[in-house]
Amino acid sequence: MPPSVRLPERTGDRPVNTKSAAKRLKRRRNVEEFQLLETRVREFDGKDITAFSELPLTKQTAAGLHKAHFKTLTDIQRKAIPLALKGRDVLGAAKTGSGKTLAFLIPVLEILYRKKWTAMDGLGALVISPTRELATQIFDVLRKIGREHAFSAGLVIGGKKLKDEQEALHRMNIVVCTPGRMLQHMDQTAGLMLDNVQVLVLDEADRILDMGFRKTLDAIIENLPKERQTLLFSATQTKSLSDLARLGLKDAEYLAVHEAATSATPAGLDQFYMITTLPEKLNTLFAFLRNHLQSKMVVFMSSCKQVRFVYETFRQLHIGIPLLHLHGKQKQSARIDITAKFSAAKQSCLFSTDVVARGLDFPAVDWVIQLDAPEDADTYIHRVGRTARFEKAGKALLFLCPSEEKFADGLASRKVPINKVGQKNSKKQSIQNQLQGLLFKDPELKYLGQKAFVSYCRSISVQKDREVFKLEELPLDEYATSIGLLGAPRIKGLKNVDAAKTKEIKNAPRGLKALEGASSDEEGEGEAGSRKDVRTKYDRMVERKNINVLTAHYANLVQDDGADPDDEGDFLTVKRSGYDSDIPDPIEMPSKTLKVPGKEIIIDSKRKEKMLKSKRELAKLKPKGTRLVFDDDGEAHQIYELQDEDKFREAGSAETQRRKFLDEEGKRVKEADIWDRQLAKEKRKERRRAQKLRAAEEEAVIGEGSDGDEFRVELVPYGGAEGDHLGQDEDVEVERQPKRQRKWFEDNEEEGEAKEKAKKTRGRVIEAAKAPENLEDLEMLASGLIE
Ligand SMILES: Nc1ncnc2c1ncn2[C@@H]1O[C@H](COP(=O)(O)OP(=O)(O)OP(=O)(O)O)[C@@H](O)[C@H]1O
Repeated sequence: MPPSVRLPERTGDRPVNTKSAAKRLKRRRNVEEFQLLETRVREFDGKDITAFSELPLTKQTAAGLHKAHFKTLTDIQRKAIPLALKGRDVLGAAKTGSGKTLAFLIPVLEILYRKKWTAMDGLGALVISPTRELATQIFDVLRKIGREHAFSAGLVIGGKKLKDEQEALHRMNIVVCTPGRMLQHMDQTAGLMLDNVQVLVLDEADRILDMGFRKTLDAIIENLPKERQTLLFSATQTKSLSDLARLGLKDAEYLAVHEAATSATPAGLDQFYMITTLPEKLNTLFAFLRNHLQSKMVVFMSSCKQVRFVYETFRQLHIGIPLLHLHGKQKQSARIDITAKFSAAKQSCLFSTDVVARGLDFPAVDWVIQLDAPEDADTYIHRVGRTARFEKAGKALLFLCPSEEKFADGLASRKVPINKVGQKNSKKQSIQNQLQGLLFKDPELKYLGQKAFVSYCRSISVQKDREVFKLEELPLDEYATSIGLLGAPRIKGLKNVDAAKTKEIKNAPRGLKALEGASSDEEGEGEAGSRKDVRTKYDRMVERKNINVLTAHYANLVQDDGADPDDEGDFLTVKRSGYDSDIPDPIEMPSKTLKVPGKEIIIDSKRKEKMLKSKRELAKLKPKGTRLVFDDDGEAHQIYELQDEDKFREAGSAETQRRKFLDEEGKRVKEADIWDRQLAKEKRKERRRAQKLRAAEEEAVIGEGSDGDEFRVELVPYGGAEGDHLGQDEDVEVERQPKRQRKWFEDNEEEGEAKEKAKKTRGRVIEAAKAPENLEDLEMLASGLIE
């Protein structure tokens, strides 16, 4: 008799035990790791360290830094990171290009990790940057050093559909954003919770705290929890107590690592200024570019219009160096594209507004040229900081009009070492005739020139420093001639220019700007409101866009009064003036009229005539019916009816009634808002509770088998302009394609064997799993029968 062998009752027992034991061990190790990290941070004195490896960091951050080739700490990193790791609020000030980004990103990752942040805890860190480009750059650095972590992170900067961002926002642990877009989400994204934010970072803090972003930032801060850590960084740090109080900073550590340095700018930076009359500026710039064809440079100007004008004209003058231009009015995809192109270029010239003045880390920029003087020394320091970054060398040249020379004195008092230089006579050349030729040939360009002229004058008139910027001392007629115009466009509305208000409007979220524009029109404020409404024959004539090329341009001049929707304000406008007499008057076309009930339509083009032959088009022109509402007595009323005058007067003055109405509506909206937020909060909390419960249940099912990785989620890469750059949580189920129903003639793998048997027996009876539905099915049935 063979020896009996006793088999285990449950064959799967052994592997399950081993697995759960391994998981238990891993979990225990994780707990120990956390405790060890906490102890290391607590005991760390931060003295005399030089390498990242000496910091008490998680192995994930250490690995991320290693892979990104960051080994040695910079001064600001050495001072700020240890303090931030210990939970202190930090105000970090260090020169441009000295590595401030890592000084706040490393603590962000570490703080959340040590707090065992999970996907279910929601938004844990908010990093605010003043521009989209800078936010994108910060996000890229975060991706690099955070690649071993598993937080979900996202970029919230606008330029793509709000809805896409809204969906992803709920899953993000770290958000890098611009203030305007964040505020928009706070208003429009239901259930967005900021009450759990642990760390708030303001990069370029002084800029975000200044007048331009004041209201937006205050609104964001109002929604953040009081108990949080705040990190502020800038090359020109604010020390204003009121600013710090606004942020609720308590006992913050002020770190100014280069305060004792002899210069406020990087050591490798050579700085020069040149006195150039306003009409000579473009000539000098042109000559400079011609002499530096092998360089990479950024040229700063004070407005989008100037950037566009100089770019468009210089492009046609074929300088011999690739030209690029960047300003805030471009589409987001174009901005990303240009930033990437300039970063990759070896030789290139980027014309730009201050949108790239702060924080941007373009590699190997040789020159920073400031064609228009910056508003103050701080902006100067940030602009020149685009070169000579991280211990590299660079040069900067500032153009000053004779009346602006005092600006250089101001720089000296801010510890900016700058030397005066002149232009060699042999290098001088004039491009005035070429510009005139270009503008003569191209009315669009001429129009752009006029707008650029106006924007420049406006930018000077809104400067705070009246000692330096004096519009009245500038030779505006000569300047206009020098840029190719036949005379200076007449400008009106220079009085009552409020620089702070302009800045505020300029930085307001786009949606808000549109609203403000609309309201000022409605209320008839400013020049736009007082424009005459009576349309003359000539007005109608120039509105006809298809007469000739010039008409659109001509219409722009008259209709817009220079108030381009892109303009930040409408207090300076181009008016038609005598110098425009070179524009030929549009020729009037013989026109017919068509009468439809209640209207007379002028048919002034063939297109219109053809169009009006269509019944559908005609129907559109006919008056629509009036909508009425009926009261309880069955009386018909217009939707909006004027109140009886006596009753209206009884209720008080128009202004009092307006205020009362606004107050009441304001209250109602606020109440509704609070209620909405509360509801959304409740829902979100409920969802989180349910998620946590589910997670706990799952854990219970696998017993001790948790692998200790419960706070791992994905750090999501940024996919570029249109790509989905926002968080995609691993927990979110991928929508699966519904399984296609098997056709009656298709083999089922499981049934394969049975089928094989049936084939063998071939009883000549074919059973259809399902009746044939279409021709294809019938054909297959037929071919099966033939077989
Ligand atoms: N520890 C480091 N080791 C090597 N390179 C570093 C280190 N820290 C930062 N850098 C590099 O230095 C450059 C400048 O860093 P960063 O953009 O953070 O400067 P910044 O101080 O924020 O400048 P800005 O004031 O203009 O915003 C970047 O290219 C960055 O990769």
